[in-house]
Amino acid sequence: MPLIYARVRILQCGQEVTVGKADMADTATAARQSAIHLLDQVLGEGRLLPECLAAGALDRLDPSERARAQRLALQTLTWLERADRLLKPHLRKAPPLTVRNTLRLGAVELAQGEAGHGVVNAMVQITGAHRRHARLKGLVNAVLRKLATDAPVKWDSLPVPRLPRWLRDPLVQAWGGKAVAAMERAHAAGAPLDLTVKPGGTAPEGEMLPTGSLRLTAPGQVSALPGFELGDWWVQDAAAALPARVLAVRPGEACLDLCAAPGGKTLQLAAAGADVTALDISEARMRRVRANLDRTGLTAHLVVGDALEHRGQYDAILLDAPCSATGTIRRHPDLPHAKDGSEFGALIALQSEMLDHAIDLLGPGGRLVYCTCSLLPDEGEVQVEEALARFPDLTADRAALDLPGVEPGWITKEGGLRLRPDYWPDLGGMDGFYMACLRKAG
Ligand SMILES: C[S@@+](CC[C@H](N)C(=O)[O-])C[C@H]1O[C@@H](n2cnc3c(N)ncnc32)[C@H](O)[C@@H]1O
Repeated sequence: MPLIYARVRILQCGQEVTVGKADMADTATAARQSAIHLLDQVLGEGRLLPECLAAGALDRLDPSERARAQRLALQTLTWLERADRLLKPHLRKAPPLTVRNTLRLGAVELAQGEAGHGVVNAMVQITGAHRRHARLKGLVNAVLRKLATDAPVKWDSLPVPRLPRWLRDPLVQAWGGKAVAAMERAHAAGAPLDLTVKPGGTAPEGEMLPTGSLRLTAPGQVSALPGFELGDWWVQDAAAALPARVLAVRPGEACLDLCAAPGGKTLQLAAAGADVTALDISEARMRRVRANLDRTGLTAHLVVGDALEHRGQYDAILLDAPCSATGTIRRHPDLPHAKDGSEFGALIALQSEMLDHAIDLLGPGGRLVYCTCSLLPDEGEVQVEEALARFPDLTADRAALDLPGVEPGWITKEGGLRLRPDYWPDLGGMDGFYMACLRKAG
C-alpha cells in the first residue's frame, strides 16, 4: 500500500514514528498498531491494561477502533502461549519485543479466521513504519505468510495456555494440577457478562444463575441494553455478587463498605435498603461509585479516605480488600503477564491490617464479611484462619453462607466460601473469589 501525503506522528513503544495519512485512514491498522503498543506496555513494562488505558493509550482512536484495539490486545494476551508455539519454528532468534508482539497479534488474528492478506499487509505496514524495526518487515511478511496457512489448521490442537510459573506453582500447591488445568481452560474460555438486577427491574435477555445473578445471552454494548438507562441493573460477576448477599443487610441497618470502588457491592447494599457508608482511598474510583449510584437512583454516604484511619462503630461491615485479583484472569489476561507476584507480600500484610481494623469497627454482635477476588489461600482462607486465632471473640458464621446456589463443596474448613473459575463449567464459569462472614461476640 503506498504511503501518501500528509504525514502524522503517532506513539509506538514510547517512540514517535511517522506514518502516512493513508495508513491512518486504515483505521483497522491504527487499532492493530495501538494493540501492539498495549502489548509492549504489558509485556515489556509490566503495566496492567487498565493502567495503560487510564493513561490515555487509546485516546487517539475513535470509540469503535478503541474497542477493537482493546479486544485484540486481550485476545493476544489470552492466547500468548499458543501464538508463541506457532511462531517458534519460524524464528531462529527472538526479534525485538515490538516485532514479536506484532507477530503474536498477527498469529492470533490468523488463527481466529481473519483474512490472511489483510493481516499480513497490516503487520508489514506497521513494522515498515517503525523507525528502528523497519528492516524486519521482510521477516514479518515471510513468517505471517506461512502462518496464514498453518495457524487456522494447527490452532485447536495446541495446548491451552498455561499460567506463568510464578502463579501456577502456588496454585497447583493449593488446588492440585487437575484443578489448575481446569482453571486455565476457564481463563481461555473468557468471561460471560453477568448482571445484578434490582427486584422488579427491567433486564435484558439472559439465564438466571443458581445464585440469582443474570447471565446475558447476547451482551453487546452495555449502555444500549434494556434497563441500563433506568438504572435497573449493574454489571457484576456472579461470584462478586455473593459477598453482599452473605452480609444480608437489613433495611435501615448501619453498614460500612470499606474499599468500595467502583461500587458493585455498595449498590447491592444500598438496594437492600441499608444506611450505607462507602469508603475508598481513590478519589478517581470514588467518582465511579457516585456515577453508579446516580444512574441507579440509590444512595450512600461516600467517604474518600484510608480504611485504616476510619473511625466509628457498625453492625455490618463489608471488607473487599485490595488483592492480587488473580480470580479475575478470565477478564484480565494481562495480569499473569504484567505481574510476577513480588507485590503480593505487601498486599497480604495490608489485608491483615485492614481485617484487624475492620474488626475493631464492629459493634458487639456485629458481623463482617471479608472477601478478595484472589485464588491464593494466603489472601483468603489463611487470612480468616489467622484472624480467628487472633480474636477469640470472633466466630465464622457458616449459616450466613447457606444461600441459594451455594454448593456445600465450596465451604472451606475454617468456615469460608471458596469460589473458582473452574466451577460451573457448564454454565460458563465464575470469577475466583473468597469470602467469610465473621461474627463478634455480643
Ligand atoms: C477489590 S477493589 C474493591 C471493589 C469494590 N468493593 C466493588 O465491589 O466494586 C479494592 C479497592 O480498595 C481500595 N483501597 C486500596 N487501599 C485502600 C485503603 N488503604 N483504604 C481504602 N481503600 C483502599 C482501592 O482503591 C480499590 O478500589
